[in-house]
Amino acid sequence: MPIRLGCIADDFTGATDLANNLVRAGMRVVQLIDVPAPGAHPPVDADAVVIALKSRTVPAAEAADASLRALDWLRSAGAGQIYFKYCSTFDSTPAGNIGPVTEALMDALGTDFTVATPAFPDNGRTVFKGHLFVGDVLLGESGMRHHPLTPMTDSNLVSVLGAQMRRPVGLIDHKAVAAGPEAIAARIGELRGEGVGAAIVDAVSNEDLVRLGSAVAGLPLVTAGSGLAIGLPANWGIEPSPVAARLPAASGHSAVVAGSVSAATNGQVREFLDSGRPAFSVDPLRIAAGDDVAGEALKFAEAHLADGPVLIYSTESPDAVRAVQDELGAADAGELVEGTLARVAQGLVERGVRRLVVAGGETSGAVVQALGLTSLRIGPQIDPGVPWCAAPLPGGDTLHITLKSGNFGGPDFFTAAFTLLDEAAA
Ligand SMILES: Nc1ncnc2c1ncn2[C@@H]1O[C@H](COP(=O)(O)OP(=O)(O)O)[C@@H](O)[C@H]1O
Ligand SMILES: O=C(O)[C@@H](O)C(=O)COP(=O)(O)O
Repeated sequence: MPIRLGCIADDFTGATDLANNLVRAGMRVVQLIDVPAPGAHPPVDADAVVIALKSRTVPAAEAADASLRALDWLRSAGAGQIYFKYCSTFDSTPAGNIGPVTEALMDALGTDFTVATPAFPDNGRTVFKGHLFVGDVLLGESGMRHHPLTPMTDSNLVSVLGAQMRRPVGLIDHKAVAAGPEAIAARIGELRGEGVGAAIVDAVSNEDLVRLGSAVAGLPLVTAGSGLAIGLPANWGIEPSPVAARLPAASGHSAVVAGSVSAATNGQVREFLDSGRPAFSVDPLRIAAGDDVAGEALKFAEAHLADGPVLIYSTESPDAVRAVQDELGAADAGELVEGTLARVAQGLVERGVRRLVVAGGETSGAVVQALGLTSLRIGPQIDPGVPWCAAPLPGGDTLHITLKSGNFGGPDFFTAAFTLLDEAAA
């Protein structure tokens, strides 16, 4: 049977976040890493396929190109609607990539209108009058203003997206959303008439997203964080299932690799260190100086793997990150750290790690690519937006892996994740 929904995610943590919400809303979902070869068979028994790209921070033309290849494949697999998934904090720069990718997809699909909303109320992301709130504060006042690659300082998404698109950007405000699918459809008609190409949509609750989901059933393209996923499966008569997806039992050593410097990950690292568990800090300046930091981290891990989860982290405070960036440049520092953590993850798996937590979207992309993973099965949710996944390793074993968005998860995530996996297998 052809797939119904085809999804393109701009990073790997975001892809599992989206897949998780679709699974919880009842869809059978397969997540593929990167675009399959043209003509590769679509997975059987999947209602949706999520293609995970690492396109959030690459040059805009590259991101558009990769997204168009994903689109071609998803359409050939039968997808009747396309979902472009970006971050719930709208991570982007004036050069893109949310706007340019949206426009490339619109052009290819021949559509004149789409919606855009990063709202994900279960994780405290709400949009009101076009302004994005992260918890109780506006985006531009949240920790995202310090993000190393995509600092977000403007909370007005109409202006943020407007700066990235040629087409005019409008707003479907909360009055229309609260009034229901017909009012949203009427507002879409109005905006289309005014020549607006994309509209930021207010949403402050899951009910708003469900109403929006129903109103956009006929759009060839929707763009959003993972939140809108809860409102789409019903358009195909698919009902939410309370049963979390099942995974095969996990075995092997446990480890955490953290390359996120976001506020939530800083808290999780602190909690792990405070608990006295084994942890190794990766210093970007030592990598740049040519030290074998990955080798040292693996030696440390080897000595501690038998004692439970080992943490290898580059997570630092915003001030420390800024100091490193001043010396190395933000992009080079990011690449150096990602490359080192990816080598560490490879080494950990070679040493018997089969339960792996990865923190950070870019970091997850680098790790998943280095491990040669090609597809993920979605399992139980650890915290909103973060499921355990199972992936076949190139050698044939199964790796249980979770890709944690930098800003997701409770303070004890690095230990709670392993407890949940043990419980799920019991
Ligand atoms: N100590 C550090 N100094 C500078 N850059 C760092 C440091 N630690 C990690 N980075 C880089 O910061 C970026 C974090 O992005 P990402 O992994 O997507 O995390 P998040 O999910 O929090 O956005 C990565 O490119 C990573 O390599
Ligand atoms: O929508 C979200 O917030 C996440 O799914 C996401 O995209 C996370 O990106 P990172 O913070 O870079 O992990």
